[in-house]
Amino acid sequence: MIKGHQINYSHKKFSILNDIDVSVEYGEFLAIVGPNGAGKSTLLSVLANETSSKQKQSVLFKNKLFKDWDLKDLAKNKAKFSQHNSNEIPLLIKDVVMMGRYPYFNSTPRAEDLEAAENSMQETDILHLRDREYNTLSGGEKQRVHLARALAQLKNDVTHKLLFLDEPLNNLDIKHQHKALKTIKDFTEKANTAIVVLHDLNLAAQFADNILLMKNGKVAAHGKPEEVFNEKIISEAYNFPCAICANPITQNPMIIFGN
Ligand SMILES: Nc1ncnc2c1ncn2[C@@H]1O[C@H](COP(=O)(O)OP(=O)(O)OP(=O)(O)O)[C@@H](O)[C@H]1O
Repeated sequence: MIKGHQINYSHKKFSILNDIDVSVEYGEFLAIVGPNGAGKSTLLSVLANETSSKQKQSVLFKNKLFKDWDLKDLAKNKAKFSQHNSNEIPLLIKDVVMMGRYPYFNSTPRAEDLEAAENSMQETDILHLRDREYNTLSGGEKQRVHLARALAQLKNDVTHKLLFLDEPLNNLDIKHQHKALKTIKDFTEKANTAIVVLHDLNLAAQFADNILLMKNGKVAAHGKPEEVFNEKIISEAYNFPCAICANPITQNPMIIFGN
């Protein structure tokens, strides 16, 4: 679905990403994890083709370079949820979510746009907030609005869609963290792909098919959760001690830090 070969990215003379190879398949949920400053958000932006034009990389999305895509068509195939969203948007929630449908209509939303926005608000549990002003929401509620906007953008008949999410769980309470990850998992189970930057390794182990662990702008490990989440790899990557056991309920790796 998406392939990047030997991705390098720098800011001025500071090298941020070094020789990264990534290949993500249809139906895959890939979690990108790693310590602060490892390059996770930068890699996501490079893969999503959202970096400065001078350093565009040869990333293939559905076997085609981004520059060869029609922009409207691309917007129906991939969406990105960013870590930094505006705190102040003078609009109602339903109008912010409707922004995700801009690639689909000219001046007035059609019935299917209203339905897509409504379904996304339902999935993110913000339907009851639809007529509130965005600026009055709490941090976690705002986060869910932007998640709904990204989900609304990809409600269409296209097969094999790609969703990028940069730390979508920030500010979310436990229930909404799980609900968001379940929604993303359901999305990938319909042959779509999600590439998600996560800090919570246990949630990554529970939901992701594969883990890409980054450190200092490089790939430190890549594989299934049970391959990447071992004590040596994780304690070295985070420079912090940890123990790993099997989650007694799911049997996924369970990482306990600080012992
Ligand atoms: N525009 C920029 N100018 C200078 N340095 C930058 C710029 N963008 C990113 N960096 C640096 O590149 C490194 C990687 O940043 P990035 O945001 O990709 O890390 P991250 O792994 O997502 O971190 P975090 O977990 O803290 O969000 C960091 O050291 C950051 O300071």
